[in-house]
Amino acid sequence: MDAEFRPYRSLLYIPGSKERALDKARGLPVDAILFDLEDAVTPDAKATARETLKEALAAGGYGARARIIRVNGLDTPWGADDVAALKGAGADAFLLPKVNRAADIDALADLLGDDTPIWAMMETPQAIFHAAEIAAHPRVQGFVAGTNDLAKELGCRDRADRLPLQMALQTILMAARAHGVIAADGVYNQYKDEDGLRAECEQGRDLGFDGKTLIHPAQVAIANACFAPTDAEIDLARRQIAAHAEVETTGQGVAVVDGKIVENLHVETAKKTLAKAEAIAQMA
Ligand SMILES: CC(C)(COP(=O)(O)OP(=O)(O)OC[C@H]1O[C@@H](n2cnc3c(N)ncnc32)[C@H](O)[C@@H]1OP(=O)(O)O)[C@@H](O)C(=O)NCCC(=O)NCCSC(=O)C[C@H](O)C(=O)O
Ligand SMILES: [Mg+2]
Repeated sequence: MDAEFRPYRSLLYIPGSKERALDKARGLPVDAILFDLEDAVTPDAKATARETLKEALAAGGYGARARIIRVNGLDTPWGADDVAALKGAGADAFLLPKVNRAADIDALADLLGDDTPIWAMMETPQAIFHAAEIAAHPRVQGFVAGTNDLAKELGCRDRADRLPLQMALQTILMAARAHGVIAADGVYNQYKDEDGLRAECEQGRDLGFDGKTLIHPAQVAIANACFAPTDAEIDLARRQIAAHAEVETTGQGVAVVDGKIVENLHVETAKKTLAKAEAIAQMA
């Protein structure tokens, strides 16, 4: 599926070392899988995780889900070996953790030696200050907010409203939108707390994120629902497009729907809503 139209409502991390989870993902309704070789894999399991993941990708069965491999940082003992082992294994993209500058993207691109898209974990203070230059890198396709690492770096408290993280989250979004990059929100750690997850998904959706990164299958349905256009939004989009088209025939540029003005820019948003709904329907 073309990355421009692909939905990214739910992006599920799967430890590269867990065969059972790698298999289970073949039947989960996720938009993307983040095959993890970094934090979810212990140092002594790194080498076998590479092989386990390579075999899972070779076996296939992941359908339309985007397959994204998170390698270890290139300044760790494992990063370069991860790339050497997994390049050419059929991933749709590689995700680099602890990115600080655009030069870090160059380093991964050099090791890959092909044109596979690169995603950046935005999880260090340096990354937030250099968000625009990272997003502008021609190889960067997506950003993932690393809210655990950001909280660790900031020394902030874990608050339900994520107030201490708002500047970072919005900077990630601004940079992503300035350069046409996909933006995925961070994980919600209390994976058995559905209400908390729903509230955080709603906040991420309100801010403008494309979707949420997840750590457990039980989180998928909530993220998929929150980041999809609702029936009411689809209905409104259709009515806005129709109403604007009608006034245009009379030489006017402004329609009114449900008491609110509809101009060209609203029509663009409405068309994006319908395109997103269509892309989601194609994933089913
Ligand atoms: C959190 C977990 C350790 C819980 O594992 P477990 O106790 O095994 O869960 P369940 O028994 O409820 O599992 C039920 C079935 O679901 C499968 N499963 C579990 N998790 C996943 C998954 N992520 N993907 C696919 N399938 C999964 C189990 O195998 C069970 O299957 P079955 O037996 O067939 O019924 C565990 O969920 C887990 O390890 N999650 C991933 C954690 C992870 O990836 N962490 C790293 C990413 S988050 C991060 O790094 C943050 C970021 O960098 C930042 O800075 O913020
Ligand atoms: Mg992290």
